[in-house]
Amino acid sequence: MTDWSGYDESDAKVRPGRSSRPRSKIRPAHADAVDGVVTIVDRGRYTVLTAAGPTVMAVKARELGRRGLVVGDRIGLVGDASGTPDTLARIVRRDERASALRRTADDSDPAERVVVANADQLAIIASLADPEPNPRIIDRCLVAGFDAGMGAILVLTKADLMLADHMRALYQPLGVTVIETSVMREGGPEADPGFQLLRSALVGARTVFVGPSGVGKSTLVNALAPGTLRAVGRVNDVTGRGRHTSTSSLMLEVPSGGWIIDTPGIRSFGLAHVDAEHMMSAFPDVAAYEVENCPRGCQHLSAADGCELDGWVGDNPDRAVKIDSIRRLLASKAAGEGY
Ligand SMILES: Nc1nc2c(ncn2[C@@H]2O[C@H](COP(=O)(O)OP(=O)(O)OP(=O)(O)O)[C@@H](O)[C@H]2O)c(=O)[nH]1
Repeated sequence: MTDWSGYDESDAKVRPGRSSRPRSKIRPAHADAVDGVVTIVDRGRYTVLTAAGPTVMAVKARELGRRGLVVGDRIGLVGDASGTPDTLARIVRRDERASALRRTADDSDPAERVVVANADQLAIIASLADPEPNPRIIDRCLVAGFDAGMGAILVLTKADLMLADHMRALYQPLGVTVIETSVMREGGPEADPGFQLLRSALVGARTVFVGPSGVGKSTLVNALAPGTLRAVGRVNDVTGRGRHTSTSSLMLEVPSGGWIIDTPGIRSFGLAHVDAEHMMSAFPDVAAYEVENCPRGCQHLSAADGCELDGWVGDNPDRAVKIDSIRRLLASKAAGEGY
């Protein structure tokens, strides 16, 4: 399969034209293009929320070449942008991405795919029980998020069934915001302080929700943005009913502020693309020391491998926990995928 990961628009060959105009790699700018953001990708059709208001269905225009479009991409479109049913606009421009959450198909496959563009933070949804949380999967999601420069929230659901202390101890040292929710008790989500915390953590941000099946992710999304999953035809991933395939993510506005990008198809991340040194930039205090002291290409796994991070720790117990936690994340990358 062709690897397009390093592909750029400027690589595109320009077709020889028949006109007498000098050929140029610079295509005419669509000055009249309407700005928008991709909210759903579904088999070559893109749902675009335009800056002007209407939601428009669109396809990729030829000039985009092989450039991929994912949920969250800021784009420009031409044609019928009225949003009238049965009309189709064309996407002629994709803006530079401020962030890109990536995955590889598996740990041995270097061809990376962008999953979501321009998101600010990653919310990993894990249940405290039924099903039990899997720290290694959570660690791997965090590696992908930190590598993309995104902030991290860990939402521990079903807090009515199990205490969260052990999970807090694992993730708070990494600077992850840990929120416990329990939305099935009397009064529902609105009566749950954890749910209110989650709601405030979303304000002003674009947050990607990831999590395995059964943890209560749809319950949370439905409570945060009532009716929207149903409105786009996604009913329930457990039953398999609903219009959207398991791979299509979708972006939803939260009435109380912020946007959610729900990713039903992503249950693990291939991390072949992640570079340990790059991921370290998520921890600026450690990164500054690491740059000065660790050998080039250091994987930061242990002092035995030449990693100098124990020097940063000194006799500070909080730093020791932090470095242990970072090393655990990096080890989850080295250990490979699998539930
Ligand atoms: N006890 C308890 N159960 C919950 C809570 N939140 C959700 N559940 C239950 O957990 C089950 C799974 O919830 P869903 O929202 O469908 O889970 P999901 O993560 O969206 O799973 P998929 O639909 O497969 O993606 C349902 O039976 C919910 O009622 C909670 O806070 N406490």
